[in-house]
Amino acid sequence: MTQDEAKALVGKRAVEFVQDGMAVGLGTGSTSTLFIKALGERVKQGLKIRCVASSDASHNLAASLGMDITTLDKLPDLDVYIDGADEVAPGLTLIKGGGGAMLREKIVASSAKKFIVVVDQTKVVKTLGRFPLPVEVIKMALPLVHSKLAALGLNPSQRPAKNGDGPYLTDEGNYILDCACGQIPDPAATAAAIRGIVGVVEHGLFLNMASLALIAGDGGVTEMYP
Ligand SMILES: O=C[C@H](O)[C@H](O)[C@H](O)COP(=O)(O)O
Repeated sequence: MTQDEAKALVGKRAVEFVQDGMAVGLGTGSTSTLFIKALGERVKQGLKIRCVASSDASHNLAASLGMDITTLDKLPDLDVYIDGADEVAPGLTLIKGGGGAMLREKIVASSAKKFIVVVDQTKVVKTLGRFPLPVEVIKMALPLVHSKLAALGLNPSQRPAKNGDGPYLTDEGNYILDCACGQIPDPAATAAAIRGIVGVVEHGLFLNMASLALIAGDGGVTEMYP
């Protein structure tokens, strides 16, 4: 099974966790896109749900599929949030933000009773840190936060725009520093250290948030719990 096939498989499986009448949080990224498309098919067949998305891209996709999509201020209590991840480690500790959406993702995930992670098996690791840890930063604080992250040994570098033209900007208009820090043996301590830097808006460590991960691979879809 290719990685794209695995993403499509797990996206379809996640739809089974959505029931009529639910308020659903839609994630961001390539796996979430496949989930949203599969969910859109169910909506066309009559599934009645209301949705909130964690990025402009996912919001626009859901709208284009004719889904009932609104904003978190209008629908603040969600039954479930379904989203991808860049890494999943034991305990369902996650790195997210490869697509730059971790701030809104963390807010939407925190608004849901249940957060289900959808990944292909290449995302599963024993220890977080193979994937660079994204940190979202207020523009004027970039040099300050860069030097503080470097002093912590986290090896930050500014994310460029996808088309290579200037810096990457999040949906909230902030910069991202990607930290190629290597293995993160104590994610809670790393999260606390990053949180302590003035000018940091959010980081991509998601700890004690997910309640289930659906993992697609050659054997089908397996479930992982914290
Ligand atoms: O900012 C983006 C998100 O955290 C994504 O959910 C994450 O990067 C995984 O994306 P993908 O499914 O494209 O690998």
